[in-house]
Amino acid sequence: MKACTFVTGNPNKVIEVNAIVGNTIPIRTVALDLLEIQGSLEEIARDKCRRATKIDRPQANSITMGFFTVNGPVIVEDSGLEFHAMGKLPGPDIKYFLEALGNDGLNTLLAPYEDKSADAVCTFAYSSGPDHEPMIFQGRLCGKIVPARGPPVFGWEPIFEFEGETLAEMAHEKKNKLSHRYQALCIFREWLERDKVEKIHCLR
Ligand SMILES: O=c1[nH]c(=O)c2ncn([C@@H]3O[C@H](COP(=O)(O)OP(=O)(O)OP(=O)(O)O)[C@@H](O)[C@H]3O)c2[nH]1
Ligand SMILES: [Mg+2]
Repeated sequence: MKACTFVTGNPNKVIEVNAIVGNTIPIRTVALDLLEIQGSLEEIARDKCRRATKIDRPQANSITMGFFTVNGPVIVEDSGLEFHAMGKLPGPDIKYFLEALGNDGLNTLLAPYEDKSADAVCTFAYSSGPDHEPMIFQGRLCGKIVPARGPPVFGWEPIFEFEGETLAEMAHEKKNKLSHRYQALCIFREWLERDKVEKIHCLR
């Protein structure tokens, strides 16, 4: 059975996707940090997905220093963090805000505002091949931004609190049953299963 190829440069996403889907969706991963356009999460994910389906010949991969090809079904993902007080910014640009400011700086950004609520948004785009327009599957977790607590392993997890715990403090098993990524993957899995004959065909 031919697996769906998940193209991402982020090993933490790979760990979570594998933990969430287990063996319910056959997925192989290719470690590649695809260039991203400016736009909404959906536009970025769709564009990455279109380009990922066209990786159809061996390519040098700067992350693994290996070679790979992508044939057939592909998924990519774009994640954002939306601060309600700031009109949903930084949104898809959270990666660059995090790199520039760190988790403390993100807290400082929100310091003038009383409203610390934020949405973690995960947007998967799936295409069954180069001639197929990507489909979007999105999950959203509403929490609030707090001073960092917990191990700083994955991005902004130490400052995103959900029901009293930051995602960094939360057990992985718990996060993977409620997160924005979990919700998006549930919708993707439901969609795949809705018309198994047609869609599983894409995964062979
Ligand atoms: O604490 C976190 N918990 C999460 O669940 C999570 N998901 C994504 N991120 C971070 O938010 C930015 C998204 O940017 P992003 O979607 O472009 O990802 P990326 O560039 O790292 O990988 P990819 O685009 O190659 O897939 C990057 O800084 C990611 O590290 C997370 N941080
Ligand atoms: Mg990226």
